Amino acid sequence: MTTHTPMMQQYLQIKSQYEDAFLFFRLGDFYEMFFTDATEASHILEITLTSREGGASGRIPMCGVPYHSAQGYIETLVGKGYKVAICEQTEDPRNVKGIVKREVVKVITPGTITEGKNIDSNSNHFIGSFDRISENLCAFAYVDLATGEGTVEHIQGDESALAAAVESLGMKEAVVDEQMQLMLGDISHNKGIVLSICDRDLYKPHGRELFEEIPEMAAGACERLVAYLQQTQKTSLEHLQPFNFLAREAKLTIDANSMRNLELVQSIRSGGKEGTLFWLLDETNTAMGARKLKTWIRQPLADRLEIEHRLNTVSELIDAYFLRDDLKTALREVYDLERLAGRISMGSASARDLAQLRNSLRSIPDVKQQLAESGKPNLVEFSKRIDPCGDQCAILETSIAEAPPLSAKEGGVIKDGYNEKLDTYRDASRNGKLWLAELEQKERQKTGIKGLKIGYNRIFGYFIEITKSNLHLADLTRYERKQTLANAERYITPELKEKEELILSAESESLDLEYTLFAEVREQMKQGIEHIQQLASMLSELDVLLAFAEISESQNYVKPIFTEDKALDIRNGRHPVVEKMMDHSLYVPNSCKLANDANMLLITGPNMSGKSTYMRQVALTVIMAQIGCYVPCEFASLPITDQIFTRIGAADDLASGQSTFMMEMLESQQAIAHATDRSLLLFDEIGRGTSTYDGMSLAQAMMEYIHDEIGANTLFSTHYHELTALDEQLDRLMNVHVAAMEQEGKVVFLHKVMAGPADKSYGIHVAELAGLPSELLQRARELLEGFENQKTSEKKLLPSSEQISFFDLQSEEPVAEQPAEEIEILENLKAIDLTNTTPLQGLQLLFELKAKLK
Ligand SMILES: Nc1ncnc2c1ncn2[C@@H]1O[C@H](COP(=O)(O)OP(=O)(O)OP(=O)(O)O)[C@@H](O)[C@H]1O
Repeated sequence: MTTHTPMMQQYLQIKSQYEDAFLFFRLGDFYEMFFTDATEASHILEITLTSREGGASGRIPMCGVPYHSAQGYIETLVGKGYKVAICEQTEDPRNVKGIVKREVVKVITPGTITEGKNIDSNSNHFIGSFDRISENLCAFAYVDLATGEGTVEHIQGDESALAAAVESLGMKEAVVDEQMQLMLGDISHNKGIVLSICDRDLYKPHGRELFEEIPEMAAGACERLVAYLQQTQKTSLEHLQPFNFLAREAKLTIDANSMRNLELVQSIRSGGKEGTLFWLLDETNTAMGARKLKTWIRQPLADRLEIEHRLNTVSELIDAYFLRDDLKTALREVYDLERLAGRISMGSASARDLAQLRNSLRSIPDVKQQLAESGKPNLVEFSKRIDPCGDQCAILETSIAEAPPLSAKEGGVIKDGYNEKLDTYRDASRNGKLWLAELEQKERQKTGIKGLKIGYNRIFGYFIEITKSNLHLADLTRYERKQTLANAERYITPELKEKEELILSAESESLDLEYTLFAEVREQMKQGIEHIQQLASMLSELDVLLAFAEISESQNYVKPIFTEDKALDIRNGRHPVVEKMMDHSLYVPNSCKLANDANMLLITGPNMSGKSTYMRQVALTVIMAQIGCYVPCEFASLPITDQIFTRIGAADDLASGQSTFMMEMLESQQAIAHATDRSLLLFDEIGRGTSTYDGMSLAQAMMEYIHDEIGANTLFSTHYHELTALDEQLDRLMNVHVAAMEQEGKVVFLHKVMAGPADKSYGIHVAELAGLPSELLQRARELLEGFENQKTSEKKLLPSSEQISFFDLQSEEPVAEQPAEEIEILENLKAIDLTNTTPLQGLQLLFELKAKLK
């Protein structure tokens, strides 16, 4: 058996508890890694791999990073989906004989990293966890460790529903049990989501009540998640806020696919923000506001009173132009209080953070007062709910310097007059420095050397420096030589030595005391963290409402009203994002009217005419209204929608064939399984991913099902012209089309939605617009003609009784009679007596029959 050196034994013992992480093992000024950690990390981080004597086992692979620049390396590893366990020396090596004690103080994981190059503070970074409740039901909890916000909801469905939930929040890590890890293994692999295992029983009761507001069934996921955070962070998590239970009934539910299809927060093409609803509405002034806006977009309200309350507040803000301007200016002075509360709680807030907290708090009384004096009922009420955290602000005002340095250990953090003892030390040090300046003056006079100076360095302390050319002027017997430089000598005197001790000890005492005082102030802030978080929540809400007012006014949006039934009436509506991205005046507004007895639209029209844009604009209008924003149209009367489901093919997924069709069917399944008559369904070209007949049949069957069984408000677009006849069969279905015109053989898109079905397909014209070669287009026209003829004859041949029903609807034309020559040939064949026919006669007959056919 090999024996390792004692230090390697310590390393191996610690490493055995953190098998799934790179162990950064502190050795002096470095974090070292050993064995496979070292070989892998040297590769990933592109750092040199060396080795170290490890005892009987020989040389051990090793690599390391300086502790002061470790952050960048940690971010790289974590950004690539790894975990890093930070193992520090927990004793001062100077006081220890033998091996110094070491402990892992924190594990940084993809879901718990809160700072650094991969973190955009305008977005939440959630870590999630699952707990199975029953076969098809899971509790899903998620927390943003930086801000402490926690949410839990129930998710119904198989692993793909869970994966979609994780993906829609852009999560990098989810905490599960072993069984779920197996179940979600593939998905996590494909989507780059790290699955970490943690047992919910490891949860240790937390200082703050976290689970009061949530149903018992949901607690498992929360406990598992908090347990994991406790295990990895190993620090106070005072800033974790009580979990908020997301009850389906209280919100407009938009499933993950629809969120993606509608490009609410992420663009399908670029994956970025531009071109999304979030991008359009993000006129916020703070990062907290931007995050809240995203949350609101993900979870629009479904309670009419709540929605109207928000809308009324927006109206009040629209009417108060000057107030709005002042509030925006004030908010721009407010630092990210939520993330700051997180840093205070986890003990990583710097002196500068506390100064920024104070500066932020300074502007709150003014905000509160302005709202109170606005004379607008909702704003006045809002003002009453703002607690400006005056106590915290007062403490910070007296304690923290106006512009402290980043590191609290450098001094200059605490204000004069805050602590008597600190003032005494500071006086001693300041007086000492005055004394030094006087000494310098005196020595210059005595020696007549103008260039004589008193300097300081860390090794030799204070000294008197005289250049070599001036040495002959000084009485060197008074000095003791300390250091020789190329062109100068440095000396000390007993008097200087004595003062140096006084000054340095006062300085070091003062630095120590300052740090203690700073830590005390930080602790005091921690005690009041809930108040800071509440204030942050109020300010971010105000920020979003201001953004709504701003955008509603500048883009000419209108305040929607709501109906109790399903009727929807949007007059001259616009797609707000498409409109913003193009010249406003070119956008063609379109109305949409659904009534209780006419709430399904079948939209036809050429490619590129604007069918998808029209469908999306209706959904976006509904969403905007339910988050409390004005809407892009001239008038809107809307139902309160409970869920939105979409099946909208993205340009990129058309190419991927079969799996795309499966995706299409899965999305349709989601809609059909969960939609109610208060939902909004958008089905764009269902069935496009499979053969024509398959596709058409499915499309029709779905429309019938939605019509008969669900009753949801539905917009359905199709290329299958045959489906337009369905309005005769389905009472609540209406045909509309997006108009286009042919002008000099070219298609002109009017983008105007009109009653009735479209009458022509313009696909080839669109291809022409795209610049395809003219021979190719000519060939396509010929083929189209051929197919159209073929389609007519196929129709004639299919027996109407057995046909899929859209042919029933189309089959008014009589089935054609058999041609006369065929009948004659058949008669001739019947008449032949084969037993009395020679082979030559037979051949002759065949020739004759064939000739008749021609
Ligand atoms: N109302 C409108 N006013 C002005 N331009 C519009 C309007 N609607 C759509 N467009 C423009 O037409 C383009 C095509 O629209 P859209 O993608 O909605 O067409 P489509 O009919 O769904 O096409 P396809 O059938 O090929 O999917 C849009 O990118 C937009 O630039």
